[in-house]
Amino acid sequence: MSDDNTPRKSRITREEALAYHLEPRPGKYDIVASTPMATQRDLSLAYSPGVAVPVQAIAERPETAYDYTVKGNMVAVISNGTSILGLGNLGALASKPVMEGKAVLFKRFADVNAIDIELDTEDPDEIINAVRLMGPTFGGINLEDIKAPECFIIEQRLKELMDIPVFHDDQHGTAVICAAGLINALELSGKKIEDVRIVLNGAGAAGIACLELVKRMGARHENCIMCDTKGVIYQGRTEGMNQWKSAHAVVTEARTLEEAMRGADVFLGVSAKGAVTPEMVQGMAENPVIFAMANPDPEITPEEAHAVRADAIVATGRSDYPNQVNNVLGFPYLFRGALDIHARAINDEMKIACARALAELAREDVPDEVAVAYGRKLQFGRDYIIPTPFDPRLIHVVPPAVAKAGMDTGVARRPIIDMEGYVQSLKARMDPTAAILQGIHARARQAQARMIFAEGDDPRVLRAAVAWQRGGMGQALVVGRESDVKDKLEAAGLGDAAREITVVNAGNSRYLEQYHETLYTRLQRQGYDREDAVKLANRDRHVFASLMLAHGHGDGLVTGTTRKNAHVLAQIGMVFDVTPADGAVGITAVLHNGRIVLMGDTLVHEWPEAEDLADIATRGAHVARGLGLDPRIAFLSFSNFGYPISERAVKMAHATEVLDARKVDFEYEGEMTVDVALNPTQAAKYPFSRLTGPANVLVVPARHSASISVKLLQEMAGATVVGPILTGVPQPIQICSTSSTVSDILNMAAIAAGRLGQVK
Ligand SMILES: NC(=O)C1=CN([C@@H]2O[C@H](COP(=O)(O)OP(=O)(O)OC[C@H]3O[C@@H](n4cnc5c(N)ncnc54)[C@H](OP(=O)(O)O)[C@@H]3O)[C@@H](O)[C@H]2O)C=CC1
Ligand SMILES: CC(=O)C(=O)O
Ligand SMILES: [Mg+2]
Repeated sequence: MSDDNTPRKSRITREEALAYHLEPRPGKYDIVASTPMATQRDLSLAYSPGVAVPVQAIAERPETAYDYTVKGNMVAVISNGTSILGLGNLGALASKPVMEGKAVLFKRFADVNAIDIELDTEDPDEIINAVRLMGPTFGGINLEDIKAPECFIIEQRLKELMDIPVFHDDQHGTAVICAAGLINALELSGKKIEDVRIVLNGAGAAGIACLELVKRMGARHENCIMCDTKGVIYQGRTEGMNQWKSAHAVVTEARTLEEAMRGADVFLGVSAKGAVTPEMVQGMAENPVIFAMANPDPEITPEEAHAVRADAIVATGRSDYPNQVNNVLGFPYLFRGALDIHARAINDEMKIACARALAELAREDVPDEVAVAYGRKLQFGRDYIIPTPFDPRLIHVVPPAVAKAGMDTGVARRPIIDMEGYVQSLKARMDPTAAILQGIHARARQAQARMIFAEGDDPRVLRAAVAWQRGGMGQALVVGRESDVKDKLEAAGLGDAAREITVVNAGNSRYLEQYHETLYTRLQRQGYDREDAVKLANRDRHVFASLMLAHGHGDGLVTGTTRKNAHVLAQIGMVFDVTPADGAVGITAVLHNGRIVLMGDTLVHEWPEAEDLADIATRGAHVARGLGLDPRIAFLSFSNFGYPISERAVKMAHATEVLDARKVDFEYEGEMTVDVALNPTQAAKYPFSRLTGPANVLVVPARHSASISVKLLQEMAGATVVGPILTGVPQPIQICSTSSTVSDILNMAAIAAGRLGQVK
């Protein structure tokens, strides 16, 4: 967290942006089957002849398409690329990354399936016809980045023609978030919407819709002035006009934006970068509200606005300033609520309900996890008038408000009867794994650790180190030779990063003699003479990096991508106590299909006995708590509670007795099979079990079974694997594997920085 309470800006480079889109596969999403498709029987059900049955059912009763197909959870994101963000008309194909991104946001934030469709035409009639014809496929249509005034014609006509929601997000999504922010900004400035003078700059898709919604919420027509590239839209103006602009023309003497802004209470900008000057802001009324929402750069930056008006309440479209007005706060939840009532439309009442729900949420106490994710304390006030996009409450607060408004206004085909049940189902709907990874990174960002990347000879490590430094996570200290690091960065297209990261080695370290002394002192009674210690410190990067950490010349250490775990652990052991006897344990997090399980010991104990297994469970519980989970430990075997009897299973049962004697404060049970541990139906056969739900920490009998299980899940199921997290040691050290990707290395660095594995 920064002391001045402003979020730290992270710089994203062109290379990073391109690599993000290129890897691991081109683009940003895949489509996965949700039904089994393995056997001849599956094939007969999914396709011919079985599929004929739902076909006939839908032909007889069209509304059953919501039951037998993906229609009810499927949205089309449609653009022709004529107004891409604030970049202008770059065509249909160039808009595809934005539309794919939007599809992924639908999924990430509201579990709505969405696909992008780019239409290569600027003719409104062609777009209308194409979209109308694809109506049967979708539960809703999200239009995006289509320029005004064509967007108004297209949306209006499609609304008339189609029986599903048609929603142009740049218009209404923006308007809804802007309205939510305005409700709260006016509350804070002590003004009423009926009284305020509003100036809106940008009479396009977003601008017209914002002003319309603000007027529907009580702003008076004669108090609102709209401007475009030609200045004020006054009654009688003829140049650059259209019917949508005319509807907002007013009688006024003002002709320029500057004149319009004199004495205004509110400025809303959806125009272009730099359209507002400090002088314009200076002349506004007391406690001015300034929403500079142009993307990617605002009309005026918060710094510039605050420099001339300390009393201003400022919002922008950007995530790196407080008060982000971005439609990502709206469209996922508006569509979630609309889809869940099989809505025919998204109407004004649903939009206003969404705006009010968002405004109210911002006034509530903010959960700690949200504050951590955002990197600063959030409390309703001038710097926090709108919830942040990563607020986990949005999914269960906003869609019910939208659905209820839809039901009250008669657009629901299937009203929700049990609202409380609906709220619970929304809570369960979201994949907790994304939030967990995000939490790890947020804590790391807050720590601003100097991270030692020991293997500067590996291009993956170098890319991770650059991402660490440029991503605002802290300082990257790379152990390697300067010329080699430079060459490898050049080869990775990151040549200019050589100046940004810090390269450290035995040749340029000021502390080498201290390191030699430390190592010699530690190893002299293990048969090492001074010369051996000097060579080891100078030549072995794992040992050198460990010495840096031991001397406080870095805050955390990541290594293990170039050599096998056992070797790396042994080298680190030259400097630190990391043996089983020292309490070290490896815990691996496996994330898949919305579930997370921790598995141990995946690193340190080769063949643990009952006491060791109890230690592993305790370390697993510690990591689980660090990730925000309530630990439930299962000691695994091939038998359940004593049957069949075997020596290997007995030690697992004994581990529970060791924990009984230790009186630990977490749930544990065993021995049991993995299905009993994870599947409630199987678990129900053992009603005496002390676990109150599926296990989330699995203690396995030995390291080989741990390794086999984790790698099987990774290879066969495509699970995300984080770890092994080295825990039980007093230092923030994490060991990657030789197959680690750049993201894996970054995850491990974030775990080290967040000190997730460390004993207190
Ligand atoms: N924060 C958010 O969530 C969102 C932000 N936006 C941003 O809003 C902006 C507009 O988007 P959108 O409405 O879709 O685009 P449109 O192309 O539909 O409209 C743009 C409008 O802005 C006007 N304009 C452009 N430059 C200036 C200027 N320097 N001074 C005054 N008016 C200007 C144009 O005037 P004229 O009519 O004279 O050509 C036009 O009326 C973009 O920057 C976009 O990124 C959009 C949606 C959501
Ligand atoms: C956020 C968005 O939709 C835009 O800037 O166009
Ligand atoms: Mg847009």
